[in-house]
Formats: sequence, structure tokens, C-alpha cells
Amino acid sequence: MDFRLTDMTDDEIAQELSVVEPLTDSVRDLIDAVIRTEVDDDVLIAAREQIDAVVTSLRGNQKPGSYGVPFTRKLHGMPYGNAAVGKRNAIAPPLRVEHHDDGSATSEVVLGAAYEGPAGLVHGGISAMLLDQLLGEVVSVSQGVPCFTGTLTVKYLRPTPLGPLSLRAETTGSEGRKFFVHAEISDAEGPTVTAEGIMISPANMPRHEELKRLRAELAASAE
Ligand SMILES: CCCCCCCCCCCCCCCC(=O)SCCNC(=O)CCNC(=O)[C@H](O)C(C)(C)COP(=O)(O)OP(=O)(O)OC[C@H]1O[C@@H](n2cnc3c(N)ncnc32)[C@H](O)[C@@H]1OP(=O)(O)O
Repeated sequence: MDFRLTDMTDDEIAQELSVVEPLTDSVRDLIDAVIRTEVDDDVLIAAREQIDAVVTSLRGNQKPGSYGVPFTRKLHGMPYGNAAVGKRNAIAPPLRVEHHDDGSATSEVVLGAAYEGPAGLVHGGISAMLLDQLLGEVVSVSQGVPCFTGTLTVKYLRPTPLGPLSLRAETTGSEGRKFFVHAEISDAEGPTVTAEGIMISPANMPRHEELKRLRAELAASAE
């Protein structure tokens, strides 16, 4: 993982997010509106012209390549372009993960028309992506080392309806740099999809103690 550092302060990050997150929500709303609109063609054509004008204005100043994952001097990651949780990425479902003292992670999410596979149901690839993200986060945060997905096994128990869903993940064991994790998606009736993951802390990744030392060094150098 690339530990590219940013000098942004907590206040500057909060200020950026206060502007960017509502913009991302508006673009998500736009995606949903385009899927479900039944307005006439002339309204669609006018909408396209307005959207193209917005794109031109945003292209006025762009990063080269992807967003990447900058880290603050407290080694707090900012994966704002991330496909599953990027705060600037309107394609990402509105997923907010909560980490708990017992080492588990949970999320409540509402999936709308943009995440459809079979009619009225969540696309299987979206379910797999959400579970993969949760598995990666639960192990990375609870173990204090960033982990990559080595193997992801997904079992679709029954169709997952669009609408409100609950997600839960926990680490079930470890062997060296390998962590075994379990996660599931549930609707009001119970689990619809389960996943087992083998998440691996790559050999070249800083270990927990090393990360703590790096954080302390960077905090001291920022004073
Ligand atoms: C700062 C503190 C916290 C911060 C908190 C931040 C939050 C941060 C959240 C991140 C959340 C991300 C959530 C999305 C996660 C993705 O989407 S990651 C992207 C998808 N995954 C990838 O691209 C991974 C691609 N593969 C690789 O990079 C490498 O093959 C791996 C998986 C890192 C392994 O590389 P390696 O370390 O060189 O592995 P290696 O030494 O060969 O093997 C080590 C052990 O793992 C086993 N192994 C190797 N590959 C595999 C495999 N594919 N399957 C199963 N076992 C395997 C080996 O057999 C070996 O086992 P033992 O012999 O020790 O029993």
C-alpha cells in the first residue's frame, strides 16, 4: 500500500467533506433519477446538456489518474475514490461501517434502483463487493494491519431484496499473516448472503507496532 502523505489538517478534511459528501449524494440521486425517470425526450435532452456543462466545469481542474489513498500525518486513510465506500464516489453504495469493541463491524444500508440485478433484487456482484469491503475493514481495523482479500467465498442463500439491509462481519481466526473472516447480509427475515474470506496482511506491509511508531514519529514531526 502506498503511504502517500497529505498535510491536510483535520479541519481542512472536515471542510472538504462538508462540501464533497453532499455533492456525491446529489450525483447518487441523479443516477437514481436517470434510471427511474419517465419524462419526455426533450426533458432528457435538456438534462443531458446541463449535465455535460457540469462535467466541463469539474474538468477545469482534475487530478491525473485515480484518487489513490492519501494518508494524513496521523496515518488516517482517505480512500475517497474507493468503489465500495469512497466519499467522492457516487457509484459506491451509501455504506457506512461501524466498528465495535468486540472486534465486529456492522452497517445499515439502503440499496436502491442503481444496485439491481434480477428485478427488484440486489445484483450478486454488489452483494459480494459489500461483503468484501466489510471483511477487509473488520480485519484491518481489529488487527491493526491493512489486509488484502486473498480468497472470497460467497454463498447466496436466497434473493436479497432492494431496500434496507443489515451487514455484519467478524474475524473468526488467524494463522500467521492469514485472517479468516465471516460476514453476512440480512433483510428483515434474516441472512440472505454469507461470505467467508481469507484476508492476508502482505509481507511488505507495515506491522501494527511499526504503524504505531510511524504514527508517533509523524505526529512529533508535525508539531
Ligand atoms: C493502518 C491500520 C489499519 C487501517 C485500517 C484501514 C482500513 C483498510 C480497509 C481495507 C479494506 C479493503 C477491503 C477490500 C479488499 C480488497 O479489495 S483488496 C483487492 C483484492 N485483492 C488483491 O488484489 C490481492 C492480490 N493478491 C496479492 O496481493 C497477494 O497474492 C496476497 C494476497 C497479498 C498474498 O501475498 P503474499 O503476502 O506475498 O503471500 P504469501 O507470502 O505467498 O502467502 C502468505 C500466506 O497466505 C496464503 N495465501 C497466499 N495467497 C492466498 C490467497 N489468494 N488465498 C488464500 N491464501 C493465500 C499462502 O498460502 C500463505 O499461507 P501459509 O503458507 O503462511 O499458511
